[in-house]
Amino acid sequence: MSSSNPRSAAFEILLRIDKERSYADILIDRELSAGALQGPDRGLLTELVYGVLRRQATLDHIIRRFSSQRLERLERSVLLLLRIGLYQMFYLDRVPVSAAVNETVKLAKVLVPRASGFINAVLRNADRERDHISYPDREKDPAAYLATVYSHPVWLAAAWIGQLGLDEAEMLARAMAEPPAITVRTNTLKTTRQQLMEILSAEGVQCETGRFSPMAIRINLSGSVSRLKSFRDGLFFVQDESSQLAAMFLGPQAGERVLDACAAPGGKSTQLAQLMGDRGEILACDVIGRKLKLVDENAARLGISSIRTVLLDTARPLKSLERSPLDRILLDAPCSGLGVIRRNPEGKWWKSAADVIDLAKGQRALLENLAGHLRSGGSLLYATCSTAVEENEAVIEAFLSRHDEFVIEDLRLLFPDLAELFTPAGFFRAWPHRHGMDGFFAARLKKK
Ligand SMILES: C[S@@+](CC[C@H](N)C(=O)[O-])C[C@H]1O[C@@H](n2cnc3c(N)ncnc32)[C@H](O)[C@@H]1O
Repeated sequence: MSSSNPRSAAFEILLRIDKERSYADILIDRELSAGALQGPDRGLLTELVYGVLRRQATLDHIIRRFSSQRLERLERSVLLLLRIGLYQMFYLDRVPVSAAVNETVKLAKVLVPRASGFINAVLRNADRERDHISYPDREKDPAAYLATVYSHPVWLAAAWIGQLGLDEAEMLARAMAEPPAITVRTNTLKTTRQQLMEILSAEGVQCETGRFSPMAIRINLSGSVSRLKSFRDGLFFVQDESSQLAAMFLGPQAGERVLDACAAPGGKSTQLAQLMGDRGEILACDVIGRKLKLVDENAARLGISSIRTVLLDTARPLKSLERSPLDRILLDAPCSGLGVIRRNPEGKWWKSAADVIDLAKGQRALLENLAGHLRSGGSLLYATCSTAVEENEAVIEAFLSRHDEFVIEDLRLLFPDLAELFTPAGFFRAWPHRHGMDGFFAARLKKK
């Protein structure tokens, strides 16, 4: 696929995401590794792919306004070229409008020659009329307003308004459309956060401490972390602060036997090992063998030996665990990922409200299946990177209504210094607009 033209490479990647539901990060990595793009063009490719995915609904609104044909009837290649051109014109200061139009039309002449005149006309009209584009009314149709201005699916915008009210939902919608910071977790088995910050600075990486997790460092890096010696030496793991906190809230102790029921690629398993001083046993399970290998690779890079990976469907009866109950269980459940759409913006266009309900069924089944394997007095942490109530509070409520041998462990009492991260029910809820991290949920339950 590799191309020396960043716009053409972005087009190819967006086309594959659209046709095959491939993930943007994997395709971008592959393109950059191929090495055809150099210097600032590498950044432009990344910006175009993620930017178009993040702002798709707003770009489509503009296209609808200026296209003589219905958007739904436009050929896919034409629609993607229009999005790429408009993204540069409306969101990228560093690309002059004339260059954005000319480069897009040049590409159109190669890819879809018969539509190049049409693309040229839509882009030039949009530029001429850019100050006169109207959007849905904020008060009359708030969900359509948030969805169009900040580019999210209408059903998701409506759900956020239901949860937070319009004013706060608008702050969330704005934050969810912005690129996130890169955060890493210090490997405290090998170094301290302070030492790691000095090493990273010496490698030319700007960094600052995270806001809440004691292991977190926010870094400013262009290109891949794998080029850093500190990464290859296993001094850190790339992981958002919200995810670091969730694992921390399980509170594992050295010498314990802990199950990580949905472990790949091992972000939280390896963190649990750190918190336990690499003493004890962590059973890291996943149902996908190829992903489980990543847990082994990550543990090896970080120098961790207390993790045992097990290929297992943890939604089915776990015969192998029957005779030795566990001290702690982490269920980082497969979820809609609606809390991490800053990072994986393609995901928001693939999900529906019905998917959220389906996922919640699977989450309830996993929780039900695992609960029996916890020892009396042990703790279970249920976590997701979803903002949806159905996948979070509702799963816990349904479980507790059937299991009076479990109680909520109020995280406000266990971690009083982090009070602002917890709900009145004692659950962890992180939000990008409030805390500058991914949307995340965790509840800790204790077996009586
Ligand atoms: C949210 S990800 C886990 C992320 C991981 N805990 C981390 O911090 O790096 C969910 C994982 O659950 C796995 N999974 C989904 N259904 C499963 C099942 N029934 N049994 C075991 N693993 C499952 C998926 O393959 C996926 O790797």
